[in-house]
Amino acid sequence: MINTPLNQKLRGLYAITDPELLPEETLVASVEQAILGGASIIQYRDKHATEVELIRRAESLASCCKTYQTPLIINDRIDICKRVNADGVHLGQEDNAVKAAREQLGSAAIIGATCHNSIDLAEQALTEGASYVAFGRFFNSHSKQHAPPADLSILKEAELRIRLPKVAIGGINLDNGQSVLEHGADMIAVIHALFASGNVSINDIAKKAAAFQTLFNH
Ligand SMILES: Cc1ncc(COP(=O)(O)OP(=O)(O)O)c(N)n1
Ligand SMILES: Cc1ncsc1CCOP(=O)(O)O
Ligand SMILES: [Mg+2]
Repeated sequence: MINTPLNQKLRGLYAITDPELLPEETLVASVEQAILGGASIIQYRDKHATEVELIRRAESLASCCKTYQTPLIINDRIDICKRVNADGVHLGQEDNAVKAAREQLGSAAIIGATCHNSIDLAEQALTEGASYVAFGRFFNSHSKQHAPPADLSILKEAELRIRLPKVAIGGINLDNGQSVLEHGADMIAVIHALFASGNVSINDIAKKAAAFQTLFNH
């Protein structure tokens, strides 16, 4: 396993941002609430921003996350990770992406890899130097409706075969989160159920994050 000092943080609620739910005006304050509620790790994921917006938003998040000593992961972009001195990247299934990221970011970086429903992909990610493997989507997802589906049993199989922390993603909420943990997930990655606009006040994000984090105490 990659020996990063942040390894002990690779457990708990993994909060992922979404530009539609969190426009730039509310982005940092919302993420701060997620952290105050207990989120263990943050991912900046933004598929629509311009280059200038990406850098500005990632820089603001990096500063916030540094204040709370909470790791910040940048989705898809090794270059932005380096530029804002974030803690790592999350990468999809591009050829040798994890290997390239490890070479460029060094041994202390947190590098996550999407493995859908596949132990083979997880084994490959491990070989290439990933810090964690992500499986899903396990349930219907508002945020990525056509992500390939996965079965919760993959988490138990991964527990036996892959010596890396396991992230579960896709439609996870406060009702199904416990079952995901019972199947062996170390982290649950959430967008909609944490940041969607059922939040009457911004403090609601902290309350929801705390409720997710409580699932890990059982
Ligand atoms: C923690 C986590 N798991 C999975 C994903 C999905 O990554 P990817 O397959 O590259 O898809 P996009 O997020 O880029 O649409 C993730 N971002 N984070
Ligand atoms: C990025 C991603 N990859 C698989 S599902 C998903 C979206 C997760 O968001 P939500 O928690 O809203 O389902
Ligand atoms: Mg991606």
